[in-house]
Amino acid sequence: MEFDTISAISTPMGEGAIAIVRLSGDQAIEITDKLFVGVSGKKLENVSSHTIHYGKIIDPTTDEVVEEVMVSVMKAPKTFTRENIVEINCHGGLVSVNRVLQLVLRYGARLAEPGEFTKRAFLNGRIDLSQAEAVMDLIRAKTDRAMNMALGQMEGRLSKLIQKLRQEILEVVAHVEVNIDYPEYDDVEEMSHRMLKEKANYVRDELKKLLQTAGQGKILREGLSTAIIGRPNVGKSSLLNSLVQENKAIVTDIPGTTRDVIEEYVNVRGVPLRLVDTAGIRETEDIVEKIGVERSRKVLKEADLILLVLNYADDLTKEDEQLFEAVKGMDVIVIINKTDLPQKIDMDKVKELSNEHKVITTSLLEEKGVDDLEEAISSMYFQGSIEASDLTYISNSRHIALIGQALDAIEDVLSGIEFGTPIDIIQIDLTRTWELLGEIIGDTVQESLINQLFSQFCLGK
Ligand SMILES: Nc1nc2c(c(=O)[nH]1)N(C=O)[C@@H](CNc1ccc(C(=O)N[C@@H](CCC(=O)O)C(=O)O)cc1)CN2
Ligand SMILES: Nc1nc2c(ncn2[C@@H]2O[C@H](COP(=O)(O)OP(=O)(O)OP(=O)(O)O)[C@@H](O)[C@H]2O)c(=O)[nH]1
Ligand SMILES: [Mg+2]
Repeated sequence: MEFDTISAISTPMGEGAIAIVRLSGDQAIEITDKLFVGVSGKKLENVSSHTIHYGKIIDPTTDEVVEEVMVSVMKAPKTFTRENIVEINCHGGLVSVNRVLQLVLRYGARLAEPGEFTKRAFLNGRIDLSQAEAVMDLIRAKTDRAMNMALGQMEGRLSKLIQKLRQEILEVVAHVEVNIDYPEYDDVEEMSHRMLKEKANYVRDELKKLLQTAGQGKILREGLSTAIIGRPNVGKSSLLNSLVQENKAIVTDIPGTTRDVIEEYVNVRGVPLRLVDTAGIRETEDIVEKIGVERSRKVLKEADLILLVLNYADDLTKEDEQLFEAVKGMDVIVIINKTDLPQKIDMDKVKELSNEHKVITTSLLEEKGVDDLEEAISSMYFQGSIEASDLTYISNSRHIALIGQALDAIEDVLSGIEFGTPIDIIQIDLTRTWELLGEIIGDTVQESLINQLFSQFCLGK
């Protein structure tokens, strides 16, 4: 495909010692040659691909030296975008990089949109849509596990599986076509029915396996929304601080210290938690605290995991029991804190209220029990490691939704076979399965969706 030449700053704005202006497109080398004077005197047009060159960027209208640079030249088609790519490595700092970018734009390049380099890699067929999405996940990954999952997807693990399933479906579709066109051959019909059932079962099982990884995959990609709740003064903010290993939340002995919701990302043994410390939940007349308590209730409703904190040195109260009631049916870990103080809490009663929930005792003051809590969290969501697993993971909501729909469609195929539905009707569901899977890798996908997906990228990627 032919596109215009795009350019953008591909490094963080105003940070770092080196900053890169990247160009991609037919004219990338020509444009740079108008501005770059290398020490060797060679035009970039004549250098070998994948080489780097030292020299100066000079403004042709004033002959003024704009920057001292290193320029990498990568010639199509073996490049990130499959187009000519030039990367001008400038000194860091906003002004210098921007001057180089402005020159490049003035001499024929167009400012790239967010994600447009990666979009070109997709449009030029170097990667498919799910691989492009993985590039974005890689940038955003907050843990090693999430990173490994994105790398696997970027290398095309998911793509290959999807392609294989689509190929299987296509073969059956071909057989069914023959069957529709030549209904008089009984043996063809018999074979296509048997094959149809076999292949549809296989596709269904593979899709089910994929969906089973979605829970973990989504947590790795987006983080597990975790709410710390409990009565005032039980040690919720202390718990957040000890998991984050920093004093992020204010801790005092005054009940009602936390008034607002505090959010922090932590990596607990490879599980990314979006940890939310809330205002202690109690009936209160204080206006500010009241708003905080309302927000706590809302956070509670939206959480994936609840850490319910109780006070070891205090009797269970009606409020504690109400909290147990409020989190019924959710993923909950009960934490009994302040075990360094004399016991007042009724453990039997706690066990009864907790029933299926895990109960852990801590003394955050003495830094005891946090390991047990971390262990409980990681074993609750992960058995084994992603690195060691031969499963292909899905994590992206778009993929999860499409695989769910494809699974429904293939189930329709199977029940069609069961009920003796005419084969040309079954064919429709079969084709639908094929199309839905195609959307994952971007084979059968609308342009508006592609634009929307790539616009979520950062500039210069
Ligand atoms: N300076 C710089 N660093 C970077 C990137 C970049 O674009 N520039 N990348 C950007 O994200 C990542 C590297 N990703 C890349 C992926 C493919 C190709 C590439 O040229 N692929 C060719 C094969 C090249 C060869 O055989 O030498 C191809 O697939 O045809 C380059 C970079 C990370 N680091
Ligand atoms: N003895 C003892 N004190 C603790 C322990 N954990 C926390 N505390 C103390 O309990 C008090 C309240 O702790 P916070 O973490 O602020 O409690 P909170 O649940 O966030 O309280 P609110 O924000 O008011 O709802 C502080 O003085 C802490 O130092 C513990 O394990 N043992
Ligand atoms: Mg607090």
